[in-house]
Amino acid sequence: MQKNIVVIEGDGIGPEVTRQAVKVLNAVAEQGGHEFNYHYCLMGACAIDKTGTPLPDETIEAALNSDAILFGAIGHPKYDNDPTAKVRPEQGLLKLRKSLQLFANIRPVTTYPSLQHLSPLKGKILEDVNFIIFRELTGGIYFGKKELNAEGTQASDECIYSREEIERIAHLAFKQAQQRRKKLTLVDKANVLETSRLWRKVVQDIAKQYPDVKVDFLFVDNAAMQIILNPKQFDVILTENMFGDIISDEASVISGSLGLLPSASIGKGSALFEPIHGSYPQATGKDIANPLGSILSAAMLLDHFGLRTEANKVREAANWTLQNGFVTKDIDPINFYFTSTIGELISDYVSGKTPGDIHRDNIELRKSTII
Ligand SMILES: NC(=O)C1=CN([C@@H]2O[C@H](COP(=O)(O)OP(=O)(O)OC[C@H]3O[C@@H](n4cnc5c(N)ncnc54)[C@H](O)[C@@H]3O)[C@@H](O)[C@H]2O)C=CC1
Ligand SMILES: CC(C)CC(=O)C(=O)O
Ligand SMILES: [Mg+2]
Repeated sequence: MQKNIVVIEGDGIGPEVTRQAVKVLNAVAEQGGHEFNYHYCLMGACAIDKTGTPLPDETIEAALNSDAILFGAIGHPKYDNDPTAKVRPEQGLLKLRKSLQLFANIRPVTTYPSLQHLSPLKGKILEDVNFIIFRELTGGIYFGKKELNAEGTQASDECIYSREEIERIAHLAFKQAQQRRKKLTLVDKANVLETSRLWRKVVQDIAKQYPDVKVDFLFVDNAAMQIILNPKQFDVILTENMFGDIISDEASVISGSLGLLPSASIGKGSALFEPIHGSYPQATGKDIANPLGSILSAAMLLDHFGLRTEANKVREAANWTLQNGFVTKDIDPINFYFTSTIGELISDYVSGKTPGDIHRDNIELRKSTII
């Protein structure tokens, strides 16, 4: 198989985690005789520095013509700490999502037996958690009209949703639920927001076409608690853009780290794959960020290419590192391994080097206890 992949490393830890995902994709390609061609493009603060814009036209063009996009993260403190900045890295990401019509962001959440000690409830009830968040990605408050009055004393962000925007992601979520445990939970704030009441109405209408799927409705404030307290109740969560953004970061806590969660953004054209975390500026260049969110996003990219066995091999390798204590600093702040070491271990595993072939002594040399 020959595929053209646009790689957008972005800012902060984006480059270092994305490089691990590319290592793993290279191992998959080598094993299977595939040819993955990478085209590196700019977006975010690094793009502003080099071109004056967070999303150069060349990046949009390359992304539109690619088979898939692998993305790291964008964002830099110099913009986060300047609320008056007119040009911002995040504008690039939002524009890319809109340009590619990536209306559905799919964020699977799982727990790992070896990381139970990190879970907030530290108990049996967090075993076997496995749900998927379908977050609407190109509408809602992030894309509404933004205004600041002349005096700088009043601001507004408009939140708009159309029936069509809700329907297209709802159908995807219902279809996914049919292939899983047949339960869909709409997370909204329909007791207060008109947009949420439209979401409820549309989902109730669409539910008639999926009679085998049980539908639940949950207010987002309650959902935020339930995700921690009783996450096993969820199968597919469907929600709007901002609520999905927030509850998915929250859900990462029950997995063990924000660095673990991958995502796929799909729509009408090329699909994009990215970890759910941001550019984690404090860790930039230290080789300590968890690359699993990025590597597992690459696994979702392989699924998208129809390479399901290979994708599962990558997931098996990621599980193997966690089970054997090959973890980054977010998981074990004392005995941890570097980002690049985890990437090597996983690509070695995918290349057919069984755990027995990997000499722990060599790995120990690359371990750090001093950062
Ligand atoms: N998709 C994207 O590109 C996103 C970009 N951002 C941007 O990222 C910048 C930083 O935002 P924050 O709110 O600090 O969010 P963040 O996701 O970058 O980091 C929040 C915290 O999560 C942990 N974390 C995140 N990724 C990790 C990883 N791979 N390994 C280990 N720990 C990890 C760290 O404790 C970190 O302090 C901002 O400029 C923000 O706008 C934020 C979210 C998503
Ligand atoms: C620019 C933000 C909306 C990025 C983010 O937090 C996300 O997509 O999860
Ligand atoms: Mg987010």
